[in-house]
Amino acid sequence: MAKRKFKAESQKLLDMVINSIYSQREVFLRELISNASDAIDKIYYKALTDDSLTFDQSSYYIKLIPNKDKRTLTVIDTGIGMTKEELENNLGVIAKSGSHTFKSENEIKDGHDIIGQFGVGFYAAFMVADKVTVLTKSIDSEEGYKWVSQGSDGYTITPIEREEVGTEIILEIKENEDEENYDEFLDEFKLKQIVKKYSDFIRYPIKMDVTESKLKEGTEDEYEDVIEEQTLNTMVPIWKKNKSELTDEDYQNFYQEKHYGFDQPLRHIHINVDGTVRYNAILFIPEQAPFNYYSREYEKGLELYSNGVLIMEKCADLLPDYFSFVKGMVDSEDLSLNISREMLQHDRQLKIIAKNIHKKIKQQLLSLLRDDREKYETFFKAFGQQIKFGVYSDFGQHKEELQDLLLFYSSKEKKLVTLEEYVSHMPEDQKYIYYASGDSNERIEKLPQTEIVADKGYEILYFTDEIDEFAIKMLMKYQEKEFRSVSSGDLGIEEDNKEEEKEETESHNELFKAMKEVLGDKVKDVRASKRLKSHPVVLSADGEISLEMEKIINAMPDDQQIKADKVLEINVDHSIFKALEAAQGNDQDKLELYTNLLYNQALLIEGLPIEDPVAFTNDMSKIMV
Ligand SMILES: Nc1ncnc2c1ncn2[C@@H]1O[C@H](COP(=O)(O)OP(=O)(O)OP(=O)(O)O)[C@@H](O)[C@H]1O
Repeated sequence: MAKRKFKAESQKLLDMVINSIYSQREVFLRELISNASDAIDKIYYKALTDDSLTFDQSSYYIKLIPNKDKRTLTVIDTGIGMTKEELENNLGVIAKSGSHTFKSENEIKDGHDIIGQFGVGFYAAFMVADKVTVLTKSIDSEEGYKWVSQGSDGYTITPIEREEVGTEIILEIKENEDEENYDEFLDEFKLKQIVKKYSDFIRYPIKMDVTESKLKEGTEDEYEDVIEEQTLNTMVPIWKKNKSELTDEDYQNFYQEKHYGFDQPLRHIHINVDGTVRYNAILFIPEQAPFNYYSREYEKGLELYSNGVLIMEKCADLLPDYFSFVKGMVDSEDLSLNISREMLQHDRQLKIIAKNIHKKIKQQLLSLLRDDREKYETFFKAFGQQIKFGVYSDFGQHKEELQDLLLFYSSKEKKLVTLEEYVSHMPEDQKYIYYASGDSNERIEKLPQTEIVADKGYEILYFTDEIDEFAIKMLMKYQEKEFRSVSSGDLGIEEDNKEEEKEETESHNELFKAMKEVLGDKVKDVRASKRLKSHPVVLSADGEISLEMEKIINAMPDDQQIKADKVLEINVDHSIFKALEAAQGNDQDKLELYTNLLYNQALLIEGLPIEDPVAFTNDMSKIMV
């Protein structure tokens, strides 16, 4: 049986192309400019095999002419033009791409990649125009032609007199509608913006006559409108330039031009990869966190270009959350775009690029840490929390990748240290990596819990960010050394005194039992402390939830309330202890008073709220009189 061809309802098809492919109207200009650039590239290719032709890059350009009076926008190119047959095949058949055919027939040379592939971009013009006229003359034709269409009712082609080779596309811009402003496509400023956004790196100049108000010659305050032809695009993308030709200033200028931030980036990373997936990237590590960085409004992502044409402003898939501060762009010729160029067909290439980029960012951060500590600390001040979130999130999946990027304040060094530095300072008999949590370094320094560890000469890491303890709990160990809070039950110190302590605890058991009865379920236990020297009392916590974690979780806006298993530790060598012993059995009121006071004092030291401040001040007054 003879196979029959599918028929398409061309009117509906065109309607679909015009109304369903692109989410933003302004991309019509990107499509027309890309076609113009392809048309010039085709002359370049033709010149490679045709001796009668020379390709002098400087004589090729694209020009935009907005005309508010006539409501037209004209896009001119000095490219290869179209024959009558090409007009019929390429602009008369939807989804027929002359450029795609050209690409498969010619060996594409680096730097002159043809952009068009789907055969639909041109029709995007009908998103903003009621009528489109194409005037063209092919390099291979003596005659010029005019193609006219109002969209759905088809098109006409008529011969015209035309001298120059190339194409001129005249869009009759639609009238404004209630919610649609088409005037902006006749506005010089808006057109400039669209070109900058999508077509900045088209390699031929995109020109436009721009009206600018300038000081009148010979006057001091008289201005006049001057029309000047300007080139709107940068043309040669910095990422295609040779790294050795670029200075730090070039990268900084690029950072500023692209509005990646108002700060000076701390580092740039310039990547050219010619592997399974070819891509170029310029990434920046900013100096300051944007004002909304630690909020939901912040959107991570890198600009994604395909052959120098912007595809996505913020491609989130290129950056993991823990490196969400990185700014910059990626350009690849190997992306499989979908028809709208707003998405990718599949993300295999993107995954390879992303993986590669993660590695490079980490390398750069480590090298910054090694070579320029001051800058790294600036970076860590701005984005350290994000790295710590990275250690904690996804069930600690990335902790190993990130652990060497962490910095914490050290009690001994009095500055920020890495975990590697900490471990390298550890004396042989030190079992654990010690840390203490609190609101500030100054407050932690004064915590009674730190006394015994500090006295032993061990270094303590100060945790002042809310995320710190959570991240460390996820990390568990660094170089086989476990983390241990100075408030934890077993500090791995005082092995020698264990027997003595046990006896001591037993002999005071009765007193502690009585104190526990006074406090009820406010504490899990009352014990003799192993960590106190000069202070009479301290609170610690048994189990996984520390006092700091209780504070943080309970301060969160949701109603989740948790309780650490608090232990009231008493310094049995302190004279207060004698007073407690004296009260026990003789004066129950006094024992209650002292116990409550000591408990509340311990809460205060920890920065935890006192449950009943009035009762506390009454107790204080009682001992004064
Ligand atoms: N300015 C131009 N000069 C020469 N030929 C052009 C021009 N504009 C369009 N064409 C021809 O018309 C064809 C169809 O253009 P269209 O923009 O619809 O699709 P495309 O550029 O091939 O693919 P895509 O949809 O991926 O942009 C092109 O492939 C090209 O052959």
